[in-house]
Amino acid sequence: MLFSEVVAGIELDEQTHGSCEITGVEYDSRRVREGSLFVAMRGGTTDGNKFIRQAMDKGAGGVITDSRESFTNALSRWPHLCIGLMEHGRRALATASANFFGHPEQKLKLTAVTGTNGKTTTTFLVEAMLQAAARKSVLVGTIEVHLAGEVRESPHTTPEARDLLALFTEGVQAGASEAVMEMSSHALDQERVWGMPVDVAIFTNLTQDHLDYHGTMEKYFAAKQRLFAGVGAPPPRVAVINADDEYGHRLEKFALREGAVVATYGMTKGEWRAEEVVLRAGETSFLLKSPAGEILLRTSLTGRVNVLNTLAASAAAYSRGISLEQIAAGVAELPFVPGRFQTVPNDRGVTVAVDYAHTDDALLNLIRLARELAGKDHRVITLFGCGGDRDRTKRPKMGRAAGRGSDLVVLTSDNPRTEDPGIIIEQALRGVEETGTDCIVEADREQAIRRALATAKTGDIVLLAGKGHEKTQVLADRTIPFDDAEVAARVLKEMA
Ligand SMILES: CC(=O)N[C@H]1[C@@H](OP(=O)(O)OP(=O)(O)OC[C@H]2O[C@@H](n3ccc(=O)[nH]c3=O)[C@H](O)[C@@H]2O)O[C@H](CO)[C@@H](O)[C@@H]1O[C@H](C)C(=O)N[C@@H](C)C(=O)N[C@H](CCC(=O)O)C(=O)O
Ligand SMILES: Nc1ncnc2c1ncn2[C@@H]1O[C@H](COP(=O)(O)OP(=O)(O)OP(=O)(O)O)[C@@H](O)[C@H]1O
Ligand SMILES: N[C@H](CCC[C@H](N)C(=O)O)C(=O)O
Ligand SMILES: [Mg+2]
Repeated sequence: MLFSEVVAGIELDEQTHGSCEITGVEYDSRRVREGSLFVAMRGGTTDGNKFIRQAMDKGAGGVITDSRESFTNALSRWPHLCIGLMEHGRRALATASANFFGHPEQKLKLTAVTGTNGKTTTTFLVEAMLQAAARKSVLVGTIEVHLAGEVRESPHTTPEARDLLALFTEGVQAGASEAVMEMSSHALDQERVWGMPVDVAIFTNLTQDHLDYHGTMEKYFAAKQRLFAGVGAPPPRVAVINADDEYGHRLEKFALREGAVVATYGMTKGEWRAEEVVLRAGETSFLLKSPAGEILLRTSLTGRVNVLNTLAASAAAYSRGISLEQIAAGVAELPFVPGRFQTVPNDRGVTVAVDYAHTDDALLNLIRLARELAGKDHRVITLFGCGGDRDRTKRPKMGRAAGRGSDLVVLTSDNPRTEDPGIIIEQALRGVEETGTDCIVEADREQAIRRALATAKTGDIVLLAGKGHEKTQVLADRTIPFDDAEVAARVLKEMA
């Protein structure tokens, strides 16, 4: 494909001739091959423009840069280079990738989920409903990527446009007609999803997270709201919005102004509601009441938050033309979502649940559920830690949330990343101490799991929170294999 064809539709500020042959699109110089178009972008950690030379050494067939200085320098060094200047690198990356891959985003009906918590779970539910209606789909999110059934690892919740469009291309080739994906606030803010036409957009909720990146809740909300305006694409046709959430009300008005058909859901408010809710570990049922009629839903997902996720997914699937019967069948067929209230079998009569709760709201909901399941006679033991190089202000709040409903807190490390684990623990401990709940501090996560399990008696619930499906622990100098469910299973076996 010619450079001029790959950059068609990009509003370049400057451009040279376009007759170079392009064989691929890359935003990371390390992935450049002979003939690749290298999109050099400034970032928060480094600057892709520093790697133009490396890309050229690897045989780049063309360059797009977001820096005028790099544009001028590159041309003086390589006068015959096909190069364009575009201030917004990610927009250029998205359009160039879409051109290169032949616009797979136009061949899939896209359902996109945003919100602080519940995105991954909701995408799994929508996918299950689509499957029950015999529709092939692509799923993209935190845990993994599904390409019409094939499972791949996921490097990011929402990949860069180039990688997303490559996945869409494979999905279309595998016969997919739909895509279901999470749109993280980072991705919306950075416009990783520029030009992707969303058919159905879902908002789950907004509570504190990622203030290290967004700065304020208002800016965090503004990032989420962008999904409902369309990011370089028309606004979504349908907006599915949580009516129980205070930000949901604002979004509802916003989406209506943008011309969307709005479907609301909630435990207490909304058009899609749940009645006769029965909550057990590994089994939830409720009567779905909706403008489309009512039906009994049974799921092996646990807890009230998953009733909400199921309502959101049902409203979205229905607006994709899936019947209530197919919705019920899909929900019934989803066995579990990895690391979301995933129980670890044992013969001690203890409910051990691995859960990805890594915000104060998720912890509050999780512990409230555990409290209900444990009853008056049994204890709730909550193990948690806070991630390093992430929102520091959520740490005492998570501590408070963990202390509030638990009988015992085991405070440990999550992914410390480049931070001192002891300091992270200190910050969270302040919150736990305010609640007066007993707290064991043990920075080594495996030892902490051991201690939490050792104190549990028949009927107790042990919550291993924060890392969910994750298979590694990110430390300052290395990343080690670590899987809460696997560690817990091993420790329980040793104790048997
Ligand atoms: C804060 C954030 O979103 N960071 C992401 C962002 O980084 P950035 O824009 O600052 O870029 P940078 O690392 O400074 O690099 C600048 C440019 O140089 C390029 N480069 C870099 C090195 C090199 O040798 N050659 C080269 O060309 C990079 O590819 C990039 O294009 O773009 C990079 C390239 O895609 C990502 O690797 C990086 O993810 C970092 C590792 C990260 O931790 N991201 C997290 C916070 C994230 O995005 N999370 C959300 C989910 C959150 C949730 O669900 O709760 C997600 O969507 O995954
Ligand atoms: N609807 C919900 N409301 C509040 N908390 C929820 C909801 N759904 C799930 N949770 C909690 O949040 C955790 C993460 O859920 P999930 O992975 O589905 O969310 P996510 O939005 O994809 O998270 P991330 O942004 O980290 O990818 C769960 O383990 C659970 O504790
Ligand atoms: N997607 C979230 C996940 C956090 C999970 C937790 N284990 C942590 O490392 O803080 C993030 O990157 O902030
Ligand atoms: Mg997710």
